[in-house]
Order: sequence, then C-alpha cells, then structure tokens
Amino acid sequence: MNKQVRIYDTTLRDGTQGEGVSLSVDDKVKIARKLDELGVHYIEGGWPGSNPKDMNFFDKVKELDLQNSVITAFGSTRRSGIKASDDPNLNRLIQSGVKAAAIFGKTWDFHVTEALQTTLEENLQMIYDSILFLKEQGLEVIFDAEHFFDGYKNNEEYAIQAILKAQEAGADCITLCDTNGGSLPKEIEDIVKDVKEKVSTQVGIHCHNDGELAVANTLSAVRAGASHVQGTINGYGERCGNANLVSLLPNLQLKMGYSCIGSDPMQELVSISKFVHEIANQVPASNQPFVGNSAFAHKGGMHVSAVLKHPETYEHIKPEVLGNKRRVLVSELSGQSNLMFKAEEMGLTLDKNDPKVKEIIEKIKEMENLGYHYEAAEASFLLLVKKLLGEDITFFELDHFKILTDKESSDELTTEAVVKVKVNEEVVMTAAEGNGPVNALDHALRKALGEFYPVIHKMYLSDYKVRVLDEGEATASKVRVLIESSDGRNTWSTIGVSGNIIEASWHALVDSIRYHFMKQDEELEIIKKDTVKPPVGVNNH
Ligand SMILES: CC(=O)SCCNC(=O)CCNC(=O)[C@H](O)C(C)(C)COP(=O)(O)OP(=O)(O)OC[C@H]1O[C@@H](n2cnc3c(N)ncnc32)[C@H](O)[C@@H]1OP(=O)(O)O
Ligand SMILES: CC(=O)C(=O)O
Repeated sequence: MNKQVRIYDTTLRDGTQGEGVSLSVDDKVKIARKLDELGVHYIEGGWPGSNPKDMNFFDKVKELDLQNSVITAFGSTRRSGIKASDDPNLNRLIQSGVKAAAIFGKTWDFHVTEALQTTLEENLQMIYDSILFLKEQGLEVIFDAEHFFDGYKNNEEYAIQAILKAQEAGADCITLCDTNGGSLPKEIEDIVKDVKEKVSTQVGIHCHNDGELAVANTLSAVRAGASHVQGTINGYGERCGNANLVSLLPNLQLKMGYSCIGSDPMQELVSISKFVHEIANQVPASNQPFVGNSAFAHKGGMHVSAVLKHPETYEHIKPEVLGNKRRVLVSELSGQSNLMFKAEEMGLTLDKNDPKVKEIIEKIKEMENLGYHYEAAEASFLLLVKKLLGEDITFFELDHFKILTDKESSDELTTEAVVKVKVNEEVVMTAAEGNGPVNALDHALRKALGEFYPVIHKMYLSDYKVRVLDEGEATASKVRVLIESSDGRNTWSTIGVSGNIIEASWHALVDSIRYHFMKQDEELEIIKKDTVKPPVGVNNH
C-alpha cells in the first residue's frame, strides 16, 4: 500500500505569528520558491484580510512558476450576524486569486460563547455559510477546526456537529487543530480515530507545541488516519510554535513509510532549514533534531569508538539522507577514537598504537582542565596536535609586546601596541594603533609579519568572543578568548586562556595567524605539485 500524506506548510502564516519572526514580501516569495522545490503540497501564504503585505504577496507569488505547491490563503468564517457574501475577510480571500483557501472556525462551545459572543447555532451557520460561499466561488476549501481537541474534550457532541457542518457545506479537508497545544499523543490518536469514523471528508491535523508534543501529536494523528499534515519550517509559530515540518518529514517518510516529498528533496532539508532561519533572522539551535549542527556530533569517547565501527550504534538515521553530516568533537571526554577520527579528517597520519596518541589525549584533557575548549577551536586543536607530533608550525616567535592605553582629558581613548618578533633569526619591531588593545596588537603584528609573510593580508578576524571562566574571582577571573578568522573562503577558530584578557587574546591571535600560514604553506605544496605558479603574495619560507 502506498501511504500518502499531503503536506501543508504554514510558515508564511502561522510561522509569522511566532515572536521575533517578521518576513517581507520578498522574503515570503523566496521561501515559497524553496518550499515548492521541497515539494510540499500547499503553501499557506498569509491572511489577505489581515494586512496589505499579505495581499501583496498573493499578487507577487502569481509570477512564480511553481511546480509542486498550491498557494493557499488563510481567513476565518464570516462575522456573526452578516451574510458570507458581505464579509470583507471572505471577499479578500477570493480577491487574492488563490485556488485554495483555509478558513478557521470555532468548534469549542466555550470559544463560541466567550470569544465570539454568539450562539452555538449561529456559529454552526457561520461555518456552513462561509464554506459554501467559497465553494460556490470555485475554491478548494480546507476547514481548520480551531480548538477541536479542547472542544471535543469539553463538549464532544458540539465539536462533532461543527465539523459535520463543514462537511455538509462541502469542505475538501477538515483539519483538526490542537490550537492551545496542550493535548497528549494518546488523546489525539483516540479522538482522530473517532472523527475518522464519523466523517467521510479528508481529515487533517494542525498541532501547536505548547507541551513540546506537536510533532508527536501530529504523528499520532497520522497513525489514526489523518492524511493532511500542517506544520512550519523549523517549528516557528504562535507562542511555542507549530509542529516542525523539518522533523515531521523524515519521521513520516523515512520511519513511518508515508510518501510526502521525494527522496532527493529530503537531502535538501538541512539547507532549507538554514535558509529559512537565515531569512527569518533566527539563530538555529545547534541541537535541532535531524538538521542541527550537533544532530550527528559525537563527543563521548565511548560513542565515537562505537560509531566508527558501526554508525548505527549511536545514529538513528543516516545523516546524508537529510543533507547533514557526522561530526566528531574533541574534548576532555575524548578517547583515542575521537583523536583518530579528527586526525584523519585533518589529513594527519597517526598510528593508533603510537604512544603519542595517549600523550596527545592526556594533553587535551590537561588543557581543557585549564579552561581550553577545543570543540569550539579546531584550528588550535590541529596546531596542538602537530606540535606534539614534532612538526614545526611556529613561523615566528615573540620577543615581547607592550601596550599603552591613554585616556586624554578630551575623553579620547587611544591604544598603541609595540611588538617585537623574531622570524628566521631576524628581529623586527613595529608599532601600531587600534581601537582597543587587541586591535592594536593585531595591527602591529600584521605590520611586523607582513614583510615576511604577505599572505597575512589575506586573512581577517571575523569574530571575537570572551567568556569569564570563574566568575567568583571577579576581575581576577580567568578568561577564555575565542577568535574566528577568515580568508574569504574558509573560516577557522582559535582559542586562548589566561588570567589576563590580553594574553588570552594574544594566544588566540597567534594560533589564528599560524594556522593561516600553515594552510597557505600546504596549499603552496599542492600548487607546486600541480606545476602551477604559486598565488601572488605566497611566501615560500
Ligand atoms: C488560531 C489561529 O492562529 S487563528 C489566526 C490568528 N492570526 C491573527 O489573528 C493574525 C491576523 N489578524 C489580524 O490582522 C486581525 O486580528 C484581523 C484583521 C483579522 C481582525 O482585526 P479586528 O477586526 O480589529 O478584530 P480583532 O483582531 O480585535 O478581533 C477579532 C474578531 O474576530 C472575531 N473572530 C475570531 N474568530 C473568528 C471566527 N473564526 N469567525 C468569525 N469571527 C471570528 C472575534 O470574535 C473578534 O470579533 P469582535 O471584534 O467582534 O470581538
Ligand atoms: C488554525 C490555527 O492556526 C490553529 O487553530 O492553531
């Protein structure tokens, strides 16, 4: 049996009801294009009766040549006491030019009397009239039965009456909504089963995540017979969000065997999740299931040892099928397996039985005890390993540096750094200004080294983070400095730890520069082997 589930994405409507999420029309169009590539069946674009931006979206999206998705507009049943044909909201749904509309209506008696402040009978009539009106205009109509599960638990007879009204009016799909997000998977499953016995129309599910069960509840509804699934990319949505489609899709398709989207688009899940986070200006959670950076990151030595033998020992699914990848972290919790994996990844030849392996692991643990955190600074980790293996990755040595910060009466704060370094037995001293001590040091060091290694000008610092390690010591605390650097193509992270923030920054800075020189050196070797001229500015020291 080919089990099918229709995927209904509401990132552009319910997703934008999430705090901090605001999308421009262009953002919405870009996301719609991606969702179509992903192969969702419906894209709910917004509420045309709510604001001009959403109406604008429906105009713009017509220009896209969508291949897979039907654009849907959202609205509500007519206002109480007026004709459906006179309701501005319903009319805007038609004016938006969509082929499908989703309207929500009340199915919980409490909401009818308290929120709508109308009679139970009038609400049923509102549902009926609104759906009929849209059907008469030739639209496919999805009825979102708002608060259905709470309604069913409080007044089952009325909740069922409400959805039967929607069916009678010709709704194409009745979506049962756990609007307050408080239901449990077993309740959802039992209620959906009961509904499936009572209605012949397609049943859908729309769950909120207030009990952190939106995905589980949605899967329970599907088990009970729901075949239309609503959710949002990354789970954005009102309050705690909606069912996360990024988790639902692999669960439904790869674990439960439902056909939702193709297997090729499934491999784009990581990239789509990141794309939407980026456009919505949201910071992705590293531990986001399936697609997060840490979703397949193994840290404990025991885990790494087993994963290297058989990945399925600690992985519930293959990362590649979602476009993700396996990572191994190095820390004080590492064993030799972590080191061997990293060494291979970094192109180092290391024999598992070499006594150096144990020495390196011990050194890592010792350094982490001092406050180093190598999983966040892989470039420093590589330099440490190379040094312990006896490779010369020094490039230059510090003779000394001095920093002078001057606060003038004019309130101007100036910082100067003087750096004396030794390169190939030659001593060079430079001075430079900066907007702070680290910046001044960076400038002075670049001046000093630029003469010997012009490639230094190809790199720049892209991020600088400081963390106080033992807050109890107040200004005498130890600090950890993490520096991220880039050459425009690659980025790398380095670390320094000290009781003095300038010294910690110096260590991180020096590691960053050494790593860059080392990489340029390796690149030069490769280029030389390919008998191509070295890039301009690369020194063969
Ligand atoms: C469960 C969900 O997520 S539903 C979607 C919720 N999303 C949004 O609300 C975002 C978009 N909303 C909006 O832009 C505005 O709320 C609008 C334009 C739709 C309405 O704005 P206003 O007319 O100023 O009304 P307001 O938002 O204060 O109140 C909503 C009104 O709709 C009524 N209403 C609520 N649900 C329904 C319904 N299903 N059918 C008919 N009327 C409804 C309420 O009773 C209330 O009526 P009242 O003004 O007579 O008390
Ligand atoms: C329709 C909808 O968004 C809800 O009931 O949560």
